[in-house]
Amino acid sequence: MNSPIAIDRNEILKRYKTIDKYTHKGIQGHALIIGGSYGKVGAVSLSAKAALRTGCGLTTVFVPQCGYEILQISVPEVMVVTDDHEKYISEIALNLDVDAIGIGPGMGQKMATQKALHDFLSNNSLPLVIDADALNILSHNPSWIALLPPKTILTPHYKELERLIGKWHSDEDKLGKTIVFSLVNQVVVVMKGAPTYIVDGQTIYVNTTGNAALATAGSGDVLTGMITSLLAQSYKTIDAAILGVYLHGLTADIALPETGYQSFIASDIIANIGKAYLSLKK
Ligand SMILES: NC(=O)C1=CN([C@@H]2O[C@H](COP(=O)(O)OP(=O)(O)OC[C@H]3O[C@@H](n4cnc5c(N)ncnc54)[C@H](OP(=O)(O)O)[C@@H]3O)[C@@H](O)[C@H]2O)[C@@H](O)CC1
Ligand SMILES: Nc1ncnc2c1ncn2[C@@H]1O[C@H](COP(=O)(O)OP(=O)(O)O)[C@@H](O)[C@H]1O
Ligand SMILES: [Mg+2]
Repeated sequence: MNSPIAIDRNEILKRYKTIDKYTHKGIQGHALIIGGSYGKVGAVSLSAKAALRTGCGLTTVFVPQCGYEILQISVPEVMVVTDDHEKYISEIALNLDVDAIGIGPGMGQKMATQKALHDFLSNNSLPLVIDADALNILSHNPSWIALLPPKTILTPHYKELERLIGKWHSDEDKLGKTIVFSLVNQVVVVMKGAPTYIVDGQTIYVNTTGNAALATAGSGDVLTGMITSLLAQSYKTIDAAILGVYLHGLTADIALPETGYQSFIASDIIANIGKAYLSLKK
């Protein structure tokens, strides 16, 4: 097993792209976030706000009808498309020109939602980030993993990872099983935790930013929006995963002196993305 490559400032500066003076929102990329269900629309709101703050030009969300007003009011910059169903996603029908899609936050695992995910994956070839309930649905239906486009990014926390790859008996075993999973399925796995590892086949990266303030509801939903935004901005898959994870952690390092560990919430990640980007220029 290769030893992990540290994701530090040097690795980031090799990958980070500055913004062209003459760019416009059409060039900056269009991210789509699919998710939400009754009581968990906030996950999509966080993801979508994070996508915008990470720099894509346009963001659309696809949510059940109960998410319509919530999203229009909580994130007016976002465009909203709704499912036919009131409380959960039942059919992902969209005709949109987007550059990358993040799917899963707050989505739930109703049978109709599972079928909707299957049909969506059967027809999709755009770059994808799979998180939360979309991961759990894949764990229930492992044959559907073959429907993912090569280089799809999966962002499981350890419980979600265990559902995907089964139990491990040591940290080395966990990494070994994840490498095999990444190779067999041609996917990039962001193993969220403290620290977060990114597994791209035999190549393993370990993040150097972040702290325990991130142990708060919605911080993974924010990460999904950030990585989807970077993919929409035409970052290569592995660069989007690396830069997203690094910036996400950096927000917590920047905010910590003001918030302390306890009062930091997922919205503070979003509020500090700007400072995280600016710190790359110093
Ligand atoms: N505002 C909203 O709308 C929000 C909506 N959300 C949405 O809710 C849905 C369910 O997502 P979820 O992750 O809470 O549930 P689930 O996968 O069962 O994991 C729970 C169990 O897994 C473990 N565990 C968790 N994290 C771990 C870690 N880092 N490292 C290790 N273990 C970890 C832990 O298990 P334990 O350690 O207690 O055995 C815990 O009990 C999903 O759609 C999500 O997007 C949330 O994002 C919150 C904000
Ligand atoms: N103690 C910690 N140190 C560093 N990062 C952490 C810690 N706890 C959680 N995180 C990060 O916070 C995020 C949590 O994601 P997740 O569990 O999916 O949250 P949610 O589903 O509530 O949005 C991951 O990026 C994880 O790496
Ligand atoms: Mg999560």
